[in-house]
Amino acid sequence: MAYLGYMVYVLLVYPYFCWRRYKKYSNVYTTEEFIPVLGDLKCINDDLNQGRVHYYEKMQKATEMKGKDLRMKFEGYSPLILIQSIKALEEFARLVPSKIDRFNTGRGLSKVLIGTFLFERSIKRTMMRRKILTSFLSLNSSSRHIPVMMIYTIEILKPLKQGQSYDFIELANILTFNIFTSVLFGDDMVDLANKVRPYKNPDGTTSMVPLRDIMINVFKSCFMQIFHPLTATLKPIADANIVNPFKRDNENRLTFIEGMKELYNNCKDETSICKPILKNEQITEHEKILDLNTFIFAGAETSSHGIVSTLFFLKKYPEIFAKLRKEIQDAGINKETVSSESLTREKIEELDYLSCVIKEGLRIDGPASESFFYIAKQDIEICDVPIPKGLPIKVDFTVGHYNAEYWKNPCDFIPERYDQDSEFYKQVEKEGKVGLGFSTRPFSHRIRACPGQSFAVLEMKVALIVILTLIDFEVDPKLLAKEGIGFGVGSKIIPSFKISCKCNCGSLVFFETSI
Ligand code: HEM
Repeated sequence: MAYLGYMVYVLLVYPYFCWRRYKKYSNVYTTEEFIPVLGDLKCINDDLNQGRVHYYEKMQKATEMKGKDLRMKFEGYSPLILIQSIKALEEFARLVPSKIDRFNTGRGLSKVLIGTFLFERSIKRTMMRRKILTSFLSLNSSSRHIPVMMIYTIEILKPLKQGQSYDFIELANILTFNIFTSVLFGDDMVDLANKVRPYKNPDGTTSMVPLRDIMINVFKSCFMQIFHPLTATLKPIADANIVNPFKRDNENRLTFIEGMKELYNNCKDETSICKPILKNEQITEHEKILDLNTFIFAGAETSSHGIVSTLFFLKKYPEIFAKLRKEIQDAGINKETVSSESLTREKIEELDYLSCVIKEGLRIDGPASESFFYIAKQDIEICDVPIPKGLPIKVDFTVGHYNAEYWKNPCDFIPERYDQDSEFYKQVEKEGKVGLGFSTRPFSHRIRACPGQSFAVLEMKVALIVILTLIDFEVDPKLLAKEGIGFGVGSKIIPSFKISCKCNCGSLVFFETSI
């Protein structure tokens, strides 16, 4: 009986009082009516059922959010505060990490990445673990990885057949996973990573799939656990992983960890990032392995979604596509350059319009729609709204990127908004909408912002250069015309791109590439 009372409190009473409490603040957005148990998942489900991306509701409501600094959001029955306005984000940034810090919910994704630094408070040890990994990534210097990025992009394009359609998210996932495997463990480990391993499906069957697919599926299914009824009602059973889907997800997670361990143990390449990390004595063996997993988890799928979104918007705006392709060609980049490993960092940096396109792609449909979880460590106030100790907080990226107060024509893909020589930029400058500082959010801000951003941007640039140089593709006109299309992480929309021309000249012959 007492347990039943507790459940009623957790599922209904507490969320209802949170909703009522925050509804009275004019600068906090809440749903008009209280939606029990499902909360904001209802909007997400409505969008998914209509073939739109799960964060479409936020894109649409961005204009309605004028004057709303915060949003009280319900992930199912769980209330949390979303940081929306620039003012709120400035105050949030000042409070991290002293009064607000990263938070381990113990649910969903934190179950995949148990023990990694990602969900840990920003204490000395966490920051040291983060620094060790990041410093090896930049010590080895991202530009050093350009040949690997080029070669694996060519590798995914090679088998494509003219006239056939492909799911580009799947291709981009193969691309980024192979790049990461190569950078972290060495090129000779890519085959081992692609070796098939047993994956337990929801229908009880077992499929043999590569490590990459196990990682992506584990990521998705653990994320979905947040919305499973047992997570709310019988958490100890969910936590113990003794019933499905928790049991199955945990078994698949362990298969993934085992697969990754095989890569660490077999890594021989002294120039890889894994080698110096494994030799480092400041962190434990266990921490090293978990943290390397974190990088592959956090970096591979995000970058692939970014590549696909940008390609989609380029197809939606043919004149921008043509302008970008011309910039690449005018810089002397052609099929010989991209296949002969002579694409240098300096050459890539010359491509100003490409930088603008990437920035705009990350604004209009960034891979991450919200930050990870943070928590109020004590009672605080943001924009004069009290937030009690223990209430989870996230930063919203989509609403910020579609806010018409910060961006001119936010629903349109306009790379010129970052090009200081363009007429559009001059116009937005006059209106104070140049998208600086906290209005640009794809990689988040402050000490827990994404440490892989320069790597990610470089990887996206190389992939786009190679793809635009070597192939032409078509996207279903209905998909291009439909509202609410996006490919951020978690999107269920399949980007089916049809190859209309290879090598951009009709030739089906690709160059020999060596790794
Ligand atoms: C376009 C691609 C990417 C996007 C949009 C992106 C975005 C983000 C965002 C929004 C966060 C969360 C920050 C927060 O919660 O405040 C994050 C964290 C993180 N990202 Fe990225 N990321 C990308 C690529 C990468 C890459 C390539 C790497 C690795 C090389 C990486 C490694 C990480 C790590 C390790 C964290 C956790 C940092 C921490 O907890 O201190 N990301 N990323």
